[in-house]
Amino acid sequence: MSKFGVLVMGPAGAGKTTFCTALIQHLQTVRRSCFYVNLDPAADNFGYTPDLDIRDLISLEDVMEEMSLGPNGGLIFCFEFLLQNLDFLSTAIDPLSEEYLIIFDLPGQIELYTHIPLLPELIKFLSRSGPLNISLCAAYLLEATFVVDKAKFFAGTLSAMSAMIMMELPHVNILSKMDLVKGQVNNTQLKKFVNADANLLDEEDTGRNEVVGEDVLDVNNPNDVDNVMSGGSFQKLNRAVARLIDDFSMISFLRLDVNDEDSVGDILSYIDNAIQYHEAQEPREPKESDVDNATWEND
Ligand SMILES: Nc1nc2c(ncn2[C@@H]2O[C@H](COP(=O)(O)OP(=O)(O)OP(=O)(O)O)[C@@H](O)[C@H]2O)c(=O)[nH]1
Repeated sequence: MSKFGVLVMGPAGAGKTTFCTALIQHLQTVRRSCFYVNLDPAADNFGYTPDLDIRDLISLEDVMEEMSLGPNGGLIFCFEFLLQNLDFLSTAIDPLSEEYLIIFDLPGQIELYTHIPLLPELIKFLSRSGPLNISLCAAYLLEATFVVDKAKFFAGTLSAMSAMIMMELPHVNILSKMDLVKGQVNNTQLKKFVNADANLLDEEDTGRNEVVGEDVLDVNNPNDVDNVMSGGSFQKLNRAVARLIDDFSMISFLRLDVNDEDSVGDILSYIDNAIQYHEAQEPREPKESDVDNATWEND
């Protein structure tokens, strides 16, 4: 029997915990069971008390004090400790039935998603190929205010892509805090961001992101590299990055407004699809009245 879960991830302050709260609220409204796991050893503000909390295993504050580590080193130590004590997770998660959606609220340190192999190791343990056999997807949040600055947006998109490659999980990318850009960006403009259109960088509305011509950065051409390094042609670098995103054609974003129940419901249906939640639920036993009606209709 498989279990179902979503890893909520993204940069610091992207709105992960707020999204978890909205998701739990929505699941309660539609009468679905969920199990909320906090994996951020530094977190202290929750809309719902976590059912399982890494801080009951290890706290970042204690680690920083006892090991004389900074917040990032401390976080890595906490994750290494979790990986040495995985029964902390399995004891709580093993008994859950397949009706539950297990929500993992992750820390915001971007290094965890981009180049430290700790999360992939945790995923191996949690996922279908591991002992906990959870059908998992990642929900990667990026703040919608990034769309106001294209360079920031593409940098964020690259971090989402890097996480996708590193995690090797079905991914649902989400533009969070949509309420903050309402009125600033119109729907047509927004659509280009939602599908991460590389041509955005062709639009000459800011000096910073301006792209001239069809030149493509050739990293094997010393003149091109010199040009970029000397600051003469950031345009070429921008375009190379944008093309890379386009070539993968796997980044698109869903829009999240936590105050709008439909928006949260839409995102839940994408998550359900990614983890194939509904396919695994027991078909409802037909009631006697259903059978009676069917016979009557056939007559
Ligand atoms: N306006 C607005 N603010 C939001 C929204 N979501 C989160 N915030 C605010 O953004 C800040 C960070 O939100 P969190 O949910 O704590 O973000 P997080 O990604 O869990 O943060 P870390 O765990 O510290 O990385 C808080 O002040 C929230 O109130 C949103 O949809 N709209």
